[in-house]
Amino acid sequence: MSFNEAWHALKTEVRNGRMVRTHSGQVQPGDVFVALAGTRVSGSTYIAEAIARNAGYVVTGPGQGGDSSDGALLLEHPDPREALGELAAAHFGTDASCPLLVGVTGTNGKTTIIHLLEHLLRSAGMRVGLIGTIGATWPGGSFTSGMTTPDCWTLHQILARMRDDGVTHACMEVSSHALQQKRTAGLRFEVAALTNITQDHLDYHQDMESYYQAKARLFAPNATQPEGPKHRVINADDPYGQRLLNQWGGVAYTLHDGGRLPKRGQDSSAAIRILHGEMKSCDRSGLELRMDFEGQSWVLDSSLVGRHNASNLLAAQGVGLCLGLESSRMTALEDFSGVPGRLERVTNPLGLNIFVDYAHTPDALENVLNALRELRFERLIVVFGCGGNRDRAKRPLMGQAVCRFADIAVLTSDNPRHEDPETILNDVQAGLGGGAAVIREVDRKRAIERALEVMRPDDVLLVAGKGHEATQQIGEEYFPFHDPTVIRRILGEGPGHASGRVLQAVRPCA
Ligand SMILES: CC(=O)N[C@H]1[C@@H](OP(=O)(O)OP(=O)(O)OC[C@H]2O[C@@H](n3ccc(=O)[nH]c3=O)[C@H](O)[C@@H]2O)O[C@H](CO)[C@@H](O)[C@@H]1O[C@H](C)C(=O)N[C@@H](C)C(=O)N[C@H](CCC(=O)O)C(=O)O
Ligand SMILES: Nc1ncnc2c1ncn2[C@@H]1O[C@H](COP(=O)(O)OP(=O)(O)OP(=O)(O)O)[C@@H](O)[C@H]1O
Ligand SMILES: N[C@H](CCC[C@H](N)C(=O)O)C(=O)O
Ligand SMILES: [Mg+2]
Repeated sequence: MSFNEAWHALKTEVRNGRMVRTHSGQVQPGDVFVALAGTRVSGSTYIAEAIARNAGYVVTGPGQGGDSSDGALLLEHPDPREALGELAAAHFGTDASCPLLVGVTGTNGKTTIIHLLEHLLRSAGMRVGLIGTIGATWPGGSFTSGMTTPDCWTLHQILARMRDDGVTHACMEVSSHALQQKRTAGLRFEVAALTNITQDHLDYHQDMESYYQAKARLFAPNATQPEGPKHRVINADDPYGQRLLNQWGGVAYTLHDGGRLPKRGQDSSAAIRILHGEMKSCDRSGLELRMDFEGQSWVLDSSLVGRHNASNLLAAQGVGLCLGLESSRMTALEDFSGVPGRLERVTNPLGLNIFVDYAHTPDALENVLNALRELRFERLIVVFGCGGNRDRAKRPLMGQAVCRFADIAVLTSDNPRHEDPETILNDVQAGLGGGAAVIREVDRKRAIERALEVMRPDDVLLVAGKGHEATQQIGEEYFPFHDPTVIRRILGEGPGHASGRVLQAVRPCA
């Protein structure tokens, strides 16, 4: 039998219900084991174990099968990750029928944009599903994987459940890890969108160019979609976005004068269609945005604040336009009240100005701090830290961002994971310098208490980094920790607001 015949026969079996596993330990008799090259080990190391567990088939990369295929039919596929995508699509029928897919990638703003899209598309009568950092949800179901973009098999499984529940449009975050690992193999995107690319995840991607190349995969033709995504919506205010526009064209959204953008990409004949947004105003009640697109103009009043959210609103509208929405539909976004943990206001009986936000990159911190600065409170107090076992290089840059904009920086733990918390704080502190006073307190609850103790009525407090998260990971343990709940509890149970209390242990940056 030729490879093509064997592959076709295997796909038919998987379409008829045969199970596929990527972890040898989960293999049941008769299952297909797909051996993937990982970051720590190569799945091909476990072929013998899968066979010992009576796998029916093994799919691996070229030259990786060895002679260990006794009892199992071994197929050497040119790309096992693409193979997994094809098998998942066959098993769940997502190759034949799947909700229309919108994929959003970028360093910051993905979660915000898919929630904006859910609101916008639902108001236009579509049944919308979401897959992202806060989980997968759709009318009739939900799924928690703990990942922003679940693994390939799970992704197809979720989309099949959405389809069976009548979902017409699925909006998903596509992380750079997912693109590098081809978790979206076997899926076809109606729209691909880019928010921005700034420093994060260099522990995994090594450098910014590799990080960009991973994100760029969402916009390029691939084995499943040789023509590439049908529409591309790209932030033209981002230098990496401009590279993508030059290559592929698409809807270029911008908060600057769109007139400077070319009408066609330099490297291709693809047209660039400009969606221009102008921030008319932004204050504590929200922002006013005026849009221009191909001769039409419209205005939006949103309760969101900050230039970054103006950009997110533009991205969502760009996707909406690609999906055929009239510009008159966009005012539906005026009712959108925000995403949990993204500049979420923590209401409290004392009337203090407190926000929780998910900023965990230098650029996100700059954007959110700038947004709060523009709201003209008296002093800006920031509680923040950095996650452990993630990009170390971003830590001093996050310290720098906070020192540039904040009056008081309360440096604390985020999710230390398996690192020594004090070492992480040292890495961040190396970047602190400039105007802000610094409090260092490794215990996050205690750090929030310290911030509340020094806060005065006209100040604003930002608790950054964990947003919607409900736990704090220290070592192997996950402790319940939800910033808004912790803040409310402190204000409800503790000494509460110590207005005007003298700053203790606060020292200026060196
Ligand atoms: C760095 C990374 O993304 N790792 C993901 C990857 O694991 P890996 O490459 O390390 O796998 P590995 O341990 O080397 O194993 C390779 C292969 O051998 C198999 N194996 C392994 C051991 C064994 O006994 N038998 C066996 O068959 C494994 O099942 C695997 O298929 O594939 C695993 C299975 O899908 C994921 O669970 C895992 O995510 C880890 C847990 C993770 O923390 N990922 C984070 C960084 C992540 O992906 N985050 C992004 C969001 C980032 C953002 O904010 O933008 C996300 O999309 O969630
Ligand atoms: N367009 C944007 N540009 C820069 N920063 C942004 C933007 N939108 C949101 N942010 C900041 O980034 C934080 C995370 O936002 P959001 O959760 O929407 O991003 P994300 O891309 O989904 O992040 P993650 O990679 O963790 O899933 C926000 O809390 C805010 O501080
Ligand atoms: N999706 C992000 C989440 C970071 C959240 C932050 N609280 C941290 O733990 O670093 C990541 O995997 O980098
Ligand atoms: Mg997200």
